[in-house]
Amino acid sequence: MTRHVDFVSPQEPSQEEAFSKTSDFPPQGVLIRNASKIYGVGKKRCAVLNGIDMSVKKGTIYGLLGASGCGKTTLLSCLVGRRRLDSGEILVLGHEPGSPESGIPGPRVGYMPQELALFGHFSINETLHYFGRIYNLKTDFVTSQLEFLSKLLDLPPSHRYVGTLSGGQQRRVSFAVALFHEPELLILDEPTVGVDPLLRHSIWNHLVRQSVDHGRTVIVTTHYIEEARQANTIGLMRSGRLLAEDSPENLLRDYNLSSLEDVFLKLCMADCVNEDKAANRIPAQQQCTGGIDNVAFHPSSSELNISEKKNSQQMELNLLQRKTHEPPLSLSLADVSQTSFTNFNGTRVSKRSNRIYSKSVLPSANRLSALVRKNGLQMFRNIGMLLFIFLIPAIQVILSCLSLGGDPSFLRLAIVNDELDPSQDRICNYTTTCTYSMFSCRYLRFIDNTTVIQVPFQSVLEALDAVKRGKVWGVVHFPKNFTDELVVRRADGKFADKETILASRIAITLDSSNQQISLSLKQSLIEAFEDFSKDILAACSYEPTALGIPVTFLDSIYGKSEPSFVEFVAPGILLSAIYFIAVSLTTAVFLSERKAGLFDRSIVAGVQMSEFMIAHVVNQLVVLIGQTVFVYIFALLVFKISFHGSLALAVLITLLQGLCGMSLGLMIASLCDELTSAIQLCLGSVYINLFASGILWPTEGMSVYLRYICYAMPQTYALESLRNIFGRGWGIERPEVYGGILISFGWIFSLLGLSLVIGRIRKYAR
Ligand SMILES: Nc1ncnc2c1ncn2[C@@H]1O[C@H](COP(=O)(O)OP(=O)(O)OP(=O)(O)O)[C@@H](O)[C@H]1O
Repeated sequence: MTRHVDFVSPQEPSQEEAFSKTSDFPPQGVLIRNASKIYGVGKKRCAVLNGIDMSVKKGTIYGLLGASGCGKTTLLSCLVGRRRLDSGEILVLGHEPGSPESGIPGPRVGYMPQELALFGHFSINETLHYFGRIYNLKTDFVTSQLEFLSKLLDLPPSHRYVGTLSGGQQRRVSFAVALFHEPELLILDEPTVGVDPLLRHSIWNHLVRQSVDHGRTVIVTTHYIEEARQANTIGLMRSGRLLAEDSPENLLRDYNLSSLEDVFLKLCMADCVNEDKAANRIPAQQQCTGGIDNVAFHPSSSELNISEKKNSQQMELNLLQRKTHEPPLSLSLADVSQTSFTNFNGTRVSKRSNRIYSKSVLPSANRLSALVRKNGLQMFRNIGMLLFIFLIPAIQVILSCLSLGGDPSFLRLAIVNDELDPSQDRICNYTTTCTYSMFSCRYLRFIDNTTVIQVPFQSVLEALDAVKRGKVWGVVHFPKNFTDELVVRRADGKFADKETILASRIAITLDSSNQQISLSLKQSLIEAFEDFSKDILAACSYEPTALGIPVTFLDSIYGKSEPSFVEFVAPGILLSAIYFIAVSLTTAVFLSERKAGLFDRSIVAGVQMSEFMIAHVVNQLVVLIGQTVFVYIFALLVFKISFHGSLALAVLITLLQGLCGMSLGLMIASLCDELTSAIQLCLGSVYINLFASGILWPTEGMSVYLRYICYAMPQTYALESLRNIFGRGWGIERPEVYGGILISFGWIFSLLGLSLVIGRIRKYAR
């Protein structure tokens, strides 16, 4: 069945067109010369590839065999342009991977990574259509390929979600993703793991057909050594080196053995001996490849028995014969691409390629739409989660409006009133007329009984003890002749003596361990005395305010005459809630996709980092708009937070801060490899922001030095702008408002730029 790749858009070069650009070159698949790769820095540096030479002819299958940890995956990731060699050269389909002419990453290559690298929330159908859009393939073509591969690979029904499939089924879907766009080069990292022998057989048959009938080049790693007999060439790898590279038949003949496993074992044993000898001469370079270096594969030279020695002699003879009669399997790099590597000339020149290719800067519409649809699908698939994400900032605003700024109530206060007569059962009587008696009881009547619960005590000592035991918040004590002494004090005016002053005072002792409670009690007790004074003065026909302090607060220019804390804190909570959700959501999405290998797979398929970012911004904007709508509905309509300015301006600042949080999330995701370190960075940034941006307390109340840090935070100016819009109704013409908008833009572009730079540096440092 001949299948043709069908492309949709005339703007993008078709696969055939793209491929035809390389038709001037001689047929070649992959060429690697003297490839070396080192992981880690300083003392942790270890070599994973040690001067590998490898040749893969176009239209052939190359089986890369080697024990776990010998560097196969590292080599493949260099081939697809996801990692960079430290020295040496690679040509894939005639070009360096990553170069604009190579088409790699892109549709020329089908890559099946070792990890699953599929979206668990996607059905098989959606998965293939996602990659189909990235490759700009027609829907019909993707559908027909899906039908064909479903039969070939015995895939479950295409509506099944990938996350619900068995491990083997998931591997087969992953294999289908690598195959379905019929790429020129297939790079498959252990495609047959977890697949039953029958299916393994049909997979290999398919690979053979792909190479023979369609001239496709296949590089496949496998742990099942014997299945690699169907490959045209086998590369046996150990400790970052290629021990042998030949056709399976030649290997079996040259080593005079009946199975490839035996050949591999033999080569490893010989290599161990050579290594031991070499180690005695030169100190070995630190090696991070593991694999066959275990005891089972590490024989002493005595274990190489006589028959093996005979075999070795025979093997050397065979090799010698072949070398003299057969043409060399490998092409030299000069043969392959003289335009690309004129400096090579067939000699073993090892140099690190420092070229960083600039790809097309313009994002592609089909890839962007694929990414936006993918993000949307992920978002809407889990409606519960979507609602939670939309509502979580609103929930934070609701909780803060309900929990912050309220006056403390029902505070127990001990009342010790020595004015009461024990012979009359200490009954607190008072009059409302102009009578100077029992002022203590008359005063107590004015204490707000929502704030204070009065608890009578017989003695000061008992009451103080209750304070110490935490039973009451304080003690209010009236001396024995409180009313008389107060009358004398008022009459004496400035001539009142100290004893009179002491005997006429209401002595209050508070538990001031809680600032807000003791402030409320003080305010309540002072207000009660003002009301009590006015009451007596009015009863005696005097001007009620005559005895008040001569300080009067007139109407406020902005805000209420009695501002509440929640009005101050609401804009900050609103901004920070949206900002923090954007930080954590972005970090989580990007890191989890990267950890699952989805990111790499999409990049190898041709998606650019900037396209990931743009698509995420689009989806994040949808989320932000939803969150902002809910947040403002609750803040303004339900909790009636005072708002005097332009709603459009406030919404703009809120959205910008959401994008700012998203940009920080991107930066954290590009900095961290592990979710735990990303979470720590997110939380750290959340707390620093919360305390140093003036969200919870005015910046004017901070220490002078902290203020410098405060104004270097991404939220501080935006928050000032929002407060000015909320409380003062200022508009865009004021620098205090537009300053916050401009600074938010500055932060967004700086953080996005930094993320791109960090991502690029880390990619090339990998
Ligand atoms: N990013 C990294 N940093 C440091 N060491 C790494 C990194 N990636 C891989 N390694 C190490 O490099 C060595 C080769 O790893 P690689 O994944 O290439 O092996 P492999 O042959 O593909 O193994 P397997 O068959 O088990 O997949 C291993 O020892 C591994 O621990």
